[in-house]
Amino acid sequence: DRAQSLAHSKILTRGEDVQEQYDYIVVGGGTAGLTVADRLTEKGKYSVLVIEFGVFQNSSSVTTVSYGFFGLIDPALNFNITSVPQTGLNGRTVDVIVGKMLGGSSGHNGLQVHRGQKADYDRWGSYFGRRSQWSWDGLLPYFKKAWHFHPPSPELARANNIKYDARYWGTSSNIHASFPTYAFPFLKTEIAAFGEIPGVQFPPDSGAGLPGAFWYPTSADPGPMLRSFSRTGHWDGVAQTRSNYHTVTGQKVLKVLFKNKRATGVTFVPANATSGKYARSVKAKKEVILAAGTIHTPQILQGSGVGPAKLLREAKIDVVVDLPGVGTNFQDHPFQVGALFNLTKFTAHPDPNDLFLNQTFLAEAQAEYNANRTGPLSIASGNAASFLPLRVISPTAFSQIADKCEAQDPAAYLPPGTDKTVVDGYAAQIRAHARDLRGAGSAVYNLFVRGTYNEGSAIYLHPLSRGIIKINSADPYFAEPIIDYRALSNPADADILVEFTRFTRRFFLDTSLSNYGPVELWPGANVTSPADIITALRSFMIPSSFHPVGTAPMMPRKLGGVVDEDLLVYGVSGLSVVDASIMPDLPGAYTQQTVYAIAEKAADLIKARA
Ligand SMILES: Cc1cc2nc3c(=O)[nH]c(=O)nc-3n(C[C@H](O)[C@H](O)[C@H](O)COP(=O)(O)OP(=O)(O)OC[C@H]3O[C@@H](n4cnc5c(N)ncnc54)[C@H](O)[C@@H]3O)c2cc1C
Repeated sequence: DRAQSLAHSKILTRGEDVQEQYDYIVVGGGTAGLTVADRLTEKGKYSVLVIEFGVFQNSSSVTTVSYGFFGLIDPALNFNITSVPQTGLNGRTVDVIVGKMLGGSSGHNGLQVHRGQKADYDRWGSYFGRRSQWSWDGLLPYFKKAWHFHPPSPELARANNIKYDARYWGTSSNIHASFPTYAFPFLKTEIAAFGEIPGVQFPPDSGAGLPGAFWYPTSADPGPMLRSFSRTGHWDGVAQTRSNYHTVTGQKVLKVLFKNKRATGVTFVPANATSGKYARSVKAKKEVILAAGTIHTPQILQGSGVGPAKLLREAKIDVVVDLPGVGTNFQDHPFQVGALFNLTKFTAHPDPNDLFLNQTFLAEAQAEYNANRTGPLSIASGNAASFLPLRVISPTAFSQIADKCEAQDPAAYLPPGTDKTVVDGYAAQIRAHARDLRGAGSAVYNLFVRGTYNEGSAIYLHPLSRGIIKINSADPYFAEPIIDYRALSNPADADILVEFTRFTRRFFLDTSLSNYGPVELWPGANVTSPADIITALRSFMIPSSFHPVGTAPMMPRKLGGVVDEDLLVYGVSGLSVVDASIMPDLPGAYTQQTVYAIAEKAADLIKARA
């Protein structure tokens, strides 16, 4: 197609075609990387090179909106990484899934578009003090800039009580947030059931920064009904027409080069290289911007001599700056927590399972989709969920749990020998989270519902356990980094997840959903004591919903931070990080919307200091 041939004509696939020098080098052409590169090149003033490990991909596993998850199962789009065995999960390992293509994880995520709560972004600023620009108010203009909002059709909104308020959104971005044209009938019943629980609110919009039960959009361009992601919104038709914008794909950055602690450029090799034999270097006049994502940004920093000195020495890497926080503070949203239910008296067909089980329904849906790009196949992985505070899911235990967190010795839950600055940062986070666990403005529990009879796998939005990512000291550049989620290493997580299970049971058994014959599939109605629930969790929970953050945290340096509020790496100059790794802690939402907003804000910060 046209987009593809245009793209192919302008892309550099050979390292030797790269110029000697650019104003900016963006490492990683993913969600954040392509957003920043677009903004830096749009006025024609600066030259930018994006270096991307993956290649241009436009297969149906990327573009398809229906079902939302084709990319997950396409090995061409994924790095092949497995975590270390998880002590807290009976030694199980976990697949670490992040996107590998021009567009990064935005090219194969589940297309759900949520914004975190005000409390999340204000918490980020609180680590720096009252006047930080990292706050809900400071980020709201960038959420608006990042997204082009298309409201649901009036019929869909009316039939399903979908609340939205376009004032929380913009319409100038080429990244689209839109609604499917169809909703399965049972969804309305499920969302209404949340309203039967005391304290559950229905905020005016999914972007209002408030917890509750609500509908939210999909990252799809509603015209052609195709995935809208950083490549389609910030690169297709943009990079091709700007002579100041170069992209090289299929190349892996090994390290940042420094002269007197100033970043001067990077070294890169073909993505399939197993040695530095064909390494090339390229210079950055103004800045090297790391946007390789939460898994690989810390690997590149450590491989460049920016990281914990002890680890670097083990790997025989010269220390440029001893920055203990690099690779620490690793977080993701655990899922398969709560409880799974089967509604044995469900009759509200059609439901999503009918797309697999009812050939007539599938054929009709397919015909409608082919003709108009509408109907059930315009639904991706979901558009309705609850995001609930601990005090709502556990009115009896939330306060005690918060007390227990406040009384913790955080050092006890980090690896032995963790640097004092990192421990102090963790302590600050635990205090901030304890405050939010008590409050009504921050969601910990997420249950996304699909309008069907097998539901209930909740997602935990603010885990307190912290993982770690380290270069493989035997092969720091060519082996994948060593990834440890350290799942359930902070016992408060298990306490909170016990409440998740109890609440999920109340949701199915004590609301009008009880009319549909709910039977618990997991962990099972007989599993009731906290100890038994935790045992079940260890065998079932997955510590990732593919939302890794935090490994180059924006925190004060004395709190284990890696970047400051301008996203500049401490202890060196000319080096910044712009991707999910800078989030000090997780938002109470999936992460893509926040990553785009961070990238939009970062572009302004970078231009301001140019
Ligand atoms: C399967 C899946 C489902 C998800 N579902 C949702 C969802 O429904 N809703 C939501 O909000 N969020 C979702 N997310 C999360 C969201 O997509 C990510 O948080 C976000 O895209 C991360 O953006 P990023 O810029 O930090 O990293 P990425 O977009 O991953 O970009 C990093 C880029 O750097 C490249 N790179 C890595 N190492 C190197 C190197 N050494 N040299 C050069 N390039 C390199 C990578 O190939 C990649 O393109 C999902 C993610 C995944 C993976």
